Amino acid sequence: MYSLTLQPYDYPFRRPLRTHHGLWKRRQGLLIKLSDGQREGWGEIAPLPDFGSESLEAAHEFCQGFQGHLDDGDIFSIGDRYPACQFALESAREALLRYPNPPLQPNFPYCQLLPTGEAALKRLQTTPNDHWGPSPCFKWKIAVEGMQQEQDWFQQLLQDLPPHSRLRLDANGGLSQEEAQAWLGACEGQPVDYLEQPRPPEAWQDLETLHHQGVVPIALDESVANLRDLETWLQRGWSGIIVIKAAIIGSPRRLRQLCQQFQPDVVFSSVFETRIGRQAALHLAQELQRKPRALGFGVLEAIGEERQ
Ligand SMILES: O=C(O)CCC(=O)C1=CC=C[C@@H](O)[C@@H]1C(=O)O
Ligand SMILES: [Mg+2]
Repeated sequence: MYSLTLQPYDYPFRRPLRTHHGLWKRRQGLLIKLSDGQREGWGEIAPLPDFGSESLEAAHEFCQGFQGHLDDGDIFSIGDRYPACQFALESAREALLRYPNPPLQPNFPYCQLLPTGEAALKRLQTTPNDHWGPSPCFKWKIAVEGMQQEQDWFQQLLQDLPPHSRLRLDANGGLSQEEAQAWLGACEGQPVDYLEQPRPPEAWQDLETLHHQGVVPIALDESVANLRDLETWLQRGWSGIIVIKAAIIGSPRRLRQLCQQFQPDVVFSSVFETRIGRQAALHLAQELQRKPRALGFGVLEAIGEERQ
């Protein structure tokens, strides 16, 4: 039996995130602590309803239902309606079992999330190349401004990238099929690792068509933001990349089972959680991300140093 402590948080981003989903200014979440009297383990509930997770309010009410005490049976029977709670409580239990749980260093470098739009150009132009390390990876959001404008900025971005850089483009499902085809054309022969979620989840045949063109790999993100949808895509034989937002996908135990069964090409990605949630995600990335792709946790500029 564990005691359960809940600690809500709510803080503004140092740099609000503008994506096709809109403008995201604050991260609100819930830190949770399990204790068995000798050991303790922390976890984090960092919901992302835009990606289909439960709301923070629903998660908080669910956790209050335990009335401060729960056991392993409670943790492993949390329903799929609460994926962020499944992640947080299983992670806290694993952290308790690893007590004193020293900080884990990431096994791969971080991919740096650039500001959206033209601000990315200014960020690169005003930063010395060596600031980013020897072979940097950058992520840039698209499908926010008009496509022609973004493709003009894209051409300039390619010029401004430091040598040996790699780039990821993320449309958050905001492109038409024609626009996605045009973006593939613009990426051909360029140092682009993948085009992330060019079409919305319901346009799954378009996503398969785009990937099978073989111009640039397609990465699924919103399409696989819960374990049920992840399993559907894996059973379909998806050969592209899978972005894993560990903090909202659901039970780490079941995620491990799926990854061990299908061996997908995964890239772990942040949901702008705090250090506690990030540590739990990095433990899973160390176990399950086989390819040495940069980790999608280069969001610390946007979050702000005090939260790292
Ligand atoms: O994946 C990364 O490299 C950084 C995290 C990131 O891009 C995102 C985090 C949370 C919400 C999204 O707007 C966005 C994404 O779509 O991947
Ligand atoms: Mg994404």
